[in-house]
Amino acid sequence: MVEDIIFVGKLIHTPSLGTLEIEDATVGVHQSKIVFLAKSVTDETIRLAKSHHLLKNARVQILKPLQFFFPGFIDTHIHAPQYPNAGFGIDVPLLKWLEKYTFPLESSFRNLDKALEVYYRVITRTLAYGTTFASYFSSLHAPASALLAELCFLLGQRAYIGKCNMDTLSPPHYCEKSPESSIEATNVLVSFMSKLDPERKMVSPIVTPRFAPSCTKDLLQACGNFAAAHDLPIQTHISENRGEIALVRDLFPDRKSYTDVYDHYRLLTPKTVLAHGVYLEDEEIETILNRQSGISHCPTSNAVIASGMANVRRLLDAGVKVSLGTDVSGGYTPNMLIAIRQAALTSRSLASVLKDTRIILDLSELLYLATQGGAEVLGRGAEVGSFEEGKNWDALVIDVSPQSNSPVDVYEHDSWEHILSKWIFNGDDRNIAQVWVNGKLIAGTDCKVEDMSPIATSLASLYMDSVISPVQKSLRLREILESFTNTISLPVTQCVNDGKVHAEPWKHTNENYDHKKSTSMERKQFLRST
Ligand SMILES: O=c1[nH]c(=O)c2nc[nH]c2[nH]1
Ligand SMILES: [Zn+2]
Repeated sequence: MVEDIIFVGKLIHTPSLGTLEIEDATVGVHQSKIVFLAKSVTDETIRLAKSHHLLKNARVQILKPLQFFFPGFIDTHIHAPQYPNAGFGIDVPLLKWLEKYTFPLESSFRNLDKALEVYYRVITRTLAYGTTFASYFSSLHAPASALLAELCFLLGQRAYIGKCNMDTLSPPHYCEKSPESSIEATNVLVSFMSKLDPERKMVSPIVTPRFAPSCTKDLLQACGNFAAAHDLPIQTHISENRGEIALVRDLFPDRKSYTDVYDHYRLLTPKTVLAHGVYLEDEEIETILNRQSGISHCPTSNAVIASGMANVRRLLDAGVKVSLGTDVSGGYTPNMLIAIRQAALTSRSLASVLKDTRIILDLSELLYLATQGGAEVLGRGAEVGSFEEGKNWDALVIDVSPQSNSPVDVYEHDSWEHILSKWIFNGDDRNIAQVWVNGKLIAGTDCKVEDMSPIATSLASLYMDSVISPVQKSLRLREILESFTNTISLPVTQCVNDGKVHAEPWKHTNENYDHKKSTSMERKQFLRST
C-alpha cells in the first residue's frame, strides 16, 4: 500500500511549452495520485487538504526553505546495456562507433550475470539523477531485456523497455537470424512484461527496430504490424548522421526519405519516439507531425559523436512533439541535467551559426522538454510530467540549501528563477533529496534504508559491500533477485535467446555456460570487460 501524504512547499513545473510555474502549493496524494492541489500554502489550504475524504489518514510533509518540488525527469532515449561505455569512445563517427564500441558490448548481454550488474547500476544511477521515467533500448536479447524490465519494476522506476530488433548489417554474433525469430523474441518479452505489469502502468514494452539500416524490409514490416496488433509504442533512431542517411538512401532506394521508410512500414504512430532527427527535411517533419510521432532530442550524443546540431525550434515551430534523451553511451552520462545544459548550449550555438536568436531555447522550454514534453512523446502526458489533479506523483524534492553540500551557492538576493537556473546549470545529484515514483519514495540523498523497498535495500547493501568479490557479488545478486521474484510470484516465462528456449529469463541462455563455475571463460571475459 502506498502512504497518503499532503506535501507542502514551493512547487516548480512547466505544464506546457513556455509556461514556468513557481508557486507555493499544498498537494494531497492518495494511492499515488494527486487528488488535491491548491496553489498556495496557508492554514486554510492545509486544513482543506486534511479534510478531503481521501486524505483523512494522510501525513503532512513540509519542505524546508531552499527546497522545492519538481517533476521527475523523463529520459526518452537511453541504451541501458551501453552504460559501461558511458564516458569513453568518442574518436569515431556513428557507424564506426557502433562497430567499434557498441555492438561488442551489447552482444555480451547474452550473459545474464552481466546484465544484472549493469542494469542494476543504470537504474539506480538514473534514479539518483532524478529520472523517474526512462525509455530504454536494451540489447537484442529477450532474457536480458526481461531482466531489465523486472529490475525497473522491482526497484520502482517507470520504464519502457525495448529489445532491439536487428536482422541485418550487424556482426554475425550480434544479429538476429530472421524477421520471424526477431518478432518471436519480442513476443516473449511482451508476454513476460504483460504478466509482470498487466496494465503497463509502471513498465511497458516498446517495439524497437534499432534503426532502418539494421532491419530488413520484412523486419520493419513485421515490427509495424506487431506494434499495431499489440497497441505498443515504438522507438527507433532517425536522421542522426550524414553517413547514416546516405546508407538509408542506398538501402531503400524506393523510399522518398528516411522518414518515408518508417512511414511506409507503419512505424510512425502517435506513440513513436524518434531519436535525434538532426537532418530532417521539411517534408519529413510534416509527415512526422501528421503521424503525431515525437522526437527525442539527444544533444549530448549529437555533440560527442559529432553527428550535428538538431534545430529544436524548427521542430517546435512545426508543431512536432519534442522531448529530451541522454542517449547513453553516445551521450557520455545518464544525467538529465547535463542533457538540459547541452540542449541549451546547442540551441545557442545554432542561433549564432544561423544568425537567428529565436532558435535559443529558454529555461522553461528546456525544462518542459525534460518533463512534460517527455511524457507527451511517450504518450503519457495525462499521467506524469507535471503536477495536476489526477496525475501520478512522480516528483523530485530538490534541495539547494547549504546542507545539501552541493555546488549550488544561493544568495539572499537570488530570485526563485535564479535559484532554479543555478540548480540546472550548477547542480548535481547532491541536490536530489527525494525521488518519488508513483507515490513511493525510492531514491535521493534523503532516502533512508527504512524508506527503501526490501529488494532495493538488499541490492544496495550488496553493492556497498567492498569486501565481496565480483564473482560472489554476481551470484548473490542472482540469489536476491530470485528470492524476491519468488516472493511476489512473478510468472515463470519462456525466453528465447540465440534460438534456445529457457524456463526463466534470469537463468542462463547459453546451455554450455554454467554461472556457478566462476572460472568459466565467459565469466572471466565478463569480469575483464567490466
Ligand atoms: O546514437 C545511437 N546509438 C545507437 O546505439 C544506435 N544504433 C543505431 N543508431 C544509433 N545511434
Ligand atoms: Zn540511441
